[in-house]
Amino acid sequence: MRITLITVGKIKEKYFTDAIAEYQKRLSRYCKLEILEVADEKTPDGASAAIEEQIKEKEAERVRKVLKDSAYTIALAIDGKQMTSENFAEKIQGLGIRGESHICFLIGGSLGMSDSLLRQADERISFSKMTFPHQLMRVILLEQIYRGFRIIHHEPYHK
Ligand SMILES: C[S@@+](CC[C@H](N)C(=O)[O-])C[C@H]1O[C@@H](n2cnc3c(N)ncnc32)[C@H](O)[C@@H]1O
Repeated sequence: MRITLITVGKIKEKYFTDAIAEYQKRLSRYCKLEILEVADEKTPDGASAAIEEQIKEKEAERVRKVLKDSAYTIALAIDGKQMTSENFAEKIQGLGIRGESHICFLIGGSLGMSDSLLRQADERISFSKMTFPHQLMRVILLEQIYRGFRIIHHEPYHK
């Protein structure tokens, strides 16, 4: 299974970089993981909703440039579908069984993702109704993918 994360914006804090490196190492047993970062746009102070939409669309274009058509695309969105970790593991396993060998997760930047990119994704999943910063979201997603593979392989992992 190949898993790609496409994320808008860089990781700035070392404690996030360390956590990401740890999950990349742990996941190397289970999948071929790649993380592609695209640049975010600076949002001017007091930007209107229309300007913010333009910024999100610009960032979406950068995501599309690296997004492979053949990948099954899952956008992370607050208003997406919520699920348990067991459901998430079943989703990853189910996609593999039906021949989707490449799953691509999208994480938006500080303004979120453009509507057009959200519509383009095969599905949207939510990790709660709360808003997480994109850097932390990357760590949470990697932890849940790792947890998912532990569940799929019936391996113990702290509850
Ligand atoms: C700072 S958030 C963007 C907040 C923006 N106001 C919005 O509504 O999307 C950055 C990115 O993190 C991801 N994200 C943050 N919280 C999330 C959650 N609870 N569930 C799923 N994804 C989330 C989304 O991909 C989002 O585009």
